[in-house]
Amino acid sequence: MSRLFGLYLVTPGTPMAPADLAAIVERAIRGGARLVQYRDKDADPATRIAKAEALLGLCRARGVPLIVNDDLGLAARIGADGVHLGRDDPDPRLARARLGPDALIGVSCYADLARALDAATAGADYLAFGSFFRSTTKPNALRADPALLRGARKTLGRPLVAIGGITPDNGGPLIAAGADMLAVVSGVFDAPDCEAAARAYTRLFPTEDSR
Ligand SMILES: Cc1ncc(COP(=O)(O)OP(=O)(O)O)c(N)n1
Ligand SMILES: Cc1ncsc1CCOP(=O)(O)O
Ligand SMILES: [Mg+2]
Repeated sequence: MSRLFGLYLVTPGTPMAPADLAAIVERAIRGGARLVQYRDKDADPATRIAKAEALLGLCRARGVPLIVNDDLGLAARIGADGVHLGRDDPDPRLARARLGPDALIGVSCYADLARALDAATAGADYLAFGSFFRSTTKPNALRADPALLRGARKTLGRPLVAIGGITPDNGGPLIAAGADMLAVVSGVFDAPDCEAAARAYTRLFPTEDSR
C-alpha cells in the first residue's frame, strides 16, 4: 500500500509544550493519521527544533513519516522524512539535493496544474492543491475548485493531497475526485477528541482491499 494515502495531519502554530503537541499527534495517529507535517510559522528557532524533534521521536516510534513545512534547514538538521514547499519556499530540486533520494518532497500547487506539472518534473513526491474550502487556519489561502482534482488525477501521475477547510462532511467528494490524502489542521486539533476526529477522516478512505 502506498504510504501516501489517507489522513495527512498538519500541526497548528499554537504555542504549547513539545510533549503536549506530541501527545495530541499521537492520538491522531491512533485515529489513523498516515503522515504528519510540522507547520509552525511563529515559534522561535529553539522551540521549533524542540517541537520538531519531539514529533520526530513520536513519528519514528509509530512508523509515520514526518514532513517539515517550509524549512529545509530544519528538516535536514533533525533528519526528518521530508519537506513541504510552497511558492515562497526553496525549489524542490534544492530540497532533493539536500535531503537525498529517499526524502518525501511535497509541493503546493494551489489551483495551478501547470505549476503541478513543473513540480512533478522537478521530482516532487506529492502535489498539494487547495484551499478547497474556507480555512480558519489560513483564511486568505488561494481557493481551488474540487473539479480540478479530476484533471490533476488524469495528467500528473503523482499522489494528490487536498487541503483547506476539510471536514469529515466535505472530504468524501475530494477523495472521489482524486485526492489520495486529505491534509487537515483544525478539523483534528480543534476537535474535543482528536483520536475520534482523525478516525472520522480515516473512515472516508476506501480500505486497502476495496482499492
Ligand atoms: C499538505 C500541504 N499543502 C499545502 C500547504 C501550504 O503550503 P504553502 O503554500 O507554502 O503555505 P504555508 O503552509 O507555508 O503557509 C501545506 N503547508 N501543506
Ligand atoms: C496550510 C494551508 N494551505 C492552504 S489551507 C491551509 C490550512 C489548512 O488548515 P485547516 O485544515 O484548518 O483548514
Ligand atoms: Mg510554505
